[in-house]
Amino acid sequence: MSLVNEKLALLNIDAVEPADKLELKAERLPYGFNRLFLWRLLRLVSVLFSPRTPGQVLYYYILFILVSGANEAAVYYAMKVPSEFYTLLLGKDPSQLGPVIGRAIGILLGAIVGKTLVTFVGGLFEFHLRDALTRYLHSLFLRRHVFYSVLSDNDMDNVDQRITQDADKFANITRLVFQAIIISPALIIYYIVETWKIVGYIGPVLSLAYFILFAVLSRLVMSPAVKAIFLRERHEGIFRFLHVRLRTFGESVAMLHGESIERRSADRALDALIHRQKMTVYWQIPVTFVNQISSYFGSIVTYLFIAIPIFNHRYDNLTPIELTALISQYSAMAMYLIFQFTSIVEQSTNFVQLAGFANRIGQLVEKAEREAHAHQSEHGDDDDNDDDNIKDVLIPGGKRSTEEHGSGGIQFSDVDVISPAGKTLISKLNLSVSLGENLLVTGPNGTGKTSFVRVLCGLWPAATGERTYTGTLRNSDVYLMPQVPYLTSGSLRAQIAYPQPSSSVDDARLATVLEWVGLFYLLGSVDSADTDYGTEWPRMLSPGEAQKLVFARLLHACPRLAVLDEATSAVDASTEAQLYANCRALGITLISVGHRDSLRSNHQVELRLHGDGHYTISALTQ
Ligand SMILES: Nc1ncnc2c1ncn2[C@@H]1O[C@H](COP(=O)(O)OP(=O)(O)OP(=O)(O)O)[C@@H](O)[C@H]1O
Repeated sequence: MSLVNEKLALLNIDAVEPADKLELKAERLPYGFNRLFLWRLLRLVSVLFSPRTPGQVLYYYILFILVSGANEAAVYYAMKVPSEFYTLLLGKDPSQLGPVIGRAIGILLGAIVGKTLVTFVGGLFEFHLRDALTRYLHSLFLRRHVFYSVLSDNDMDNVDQRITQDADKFANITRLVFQAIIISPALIIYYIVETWKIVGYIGPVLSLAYFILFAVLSRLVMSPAVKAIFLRERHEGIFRFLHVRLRTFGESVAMLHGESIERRSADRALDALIHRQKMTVYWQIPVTFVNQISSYFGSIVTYLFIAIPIFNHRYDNLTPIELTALISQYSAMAMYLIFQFTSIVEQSTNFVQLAGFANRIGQLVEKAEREAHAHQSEHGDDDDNDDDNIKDVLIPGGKRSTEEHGSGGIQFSDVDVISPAGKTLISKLNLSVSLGENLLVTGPNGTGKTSFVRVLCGLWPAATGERTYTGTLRNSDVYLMPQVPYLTSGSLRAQIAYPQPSSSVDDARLATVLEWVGLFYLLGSVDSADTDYGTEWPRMLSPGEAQKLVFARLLHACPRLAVLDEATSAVDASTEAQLYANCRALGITLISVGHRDSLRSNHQVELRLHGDGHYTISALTQ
């Protein structure tokens, strides 16, 4: 079972909760255009725009405002150019042609440069925003005690998509919104003052009321659209994963002739995605409708606003010519004011998208922070310093004598191992693993061997009881080798050095550990030990070779205690014997999970799991 689960976890496909149940849960999530969204947006903005955030988003934002302001001024003068030609032609004075053309060229060039700069600085702003946001998410997510818990959370779909695609779209839409309304607040204040001067408070107050009315209407119609976007992105992630899985398991699917059934499930996932996409299109209808009412009616309501004081005889003392001038002056100003307001309302389509992405990213941020706090309040900071821990594990070239095992080990006292689905796998486990004494964990499939390893290394909490390190052994002395060999992206040297940088393994060390596991020939098959093969490694090696390569990594790390979860299941018997002999020679104490009889001679104690919580512990005769 554990292999399946590892793979499911890898693919982010839930092993326990049925998909329909998850879908229902997602439907009920409160992800609309609401306080939660505003809170999440505010948090993201306060982190990203902080002057302490690397990437200096704030400075690019300020530059963006300045360039947009200058561009707005250039546009203002560019709009006046036609009227200058109009005056020139009416004046019939050819001597003015040259100066007018010269001025026009200067102004228009200014406007062109302004617009180009706005686009350029906007691009820089977007790029820095994405950079800062993604790094922030990396710093929250790729942490010990957070990473695995977040990935294992059933409510947290497609974490990878949130960090890659959603963060990118968030940055892009923020830029679009800013570009459209970045200096609107300043212009709004300016035109409020101007209209106030002409018709008193009534003009700006009514314009403001008009804006508020449409802002409220927009908010009402936006909420369902935000949720639709949230759900669409979720299905987008599921659909993409399905294709990633096909790529990963392409060979297995082809060998099993699974193309048609895969096509059916891919089509089903596409159906669900298209349905969600359709819903987002439908929900855009009221949003766009409200937008359009706001823009079209905006142009005529200005006349209605000025009608109020006129009909109330406030301007009865003005001559018709003065009144015409006042109406034309006011309507130009008021129209521009309403235009500024409506351009904010018009951004509602973008706001909808922004809210969808902010909710998805915010949910991830909250989950990661919750996990970090939960761990910290439970354990303090004791074993959190990852780098220190890793350094402790690595003793390159080290060979430990029996005395150097030191005293200590791992003690399980009344530990219950219970699966997330609530199944008791091991009940009241009392076991002491001492350094220098190898333990073999056996039992039929699904009885909880890998689950025992998870509790041992702290990925799962012990439901009851306590797992403690005794003597001089510490958490950082324990090295885990999972059932599925993890081949990192990069060079051959990077494979051995992982999770340390490649530079920590010199050529001699690399050759030695490869020799130990019988993979010396790999040095001849790669261009060089430092050639970056990206993520091609699983394709370049057979499963047995992959297991040997990660074993070489273990031998290089040379920990005091290693836990091997069926780590030699794909290698032949004589290689397995050689790998265990290497561990013995280096003084590495082993806890192995395995089914093969040949393993017994390498261990002194056996923990046998029988299922339903039962177990036996016995000494192994050599
Ligand atoms: N994430 C999980 N959520 C729910 N149940 C789980 C989870 N992981 C494991 N289980 C259940 O716990 C039980 C034990 O799984 P585990 O992987 O520990 O078995 P195992 O003994 O290692 O099996 P195998 O010999 O096949 O590797 C299985 O019934 C499995 O369904």
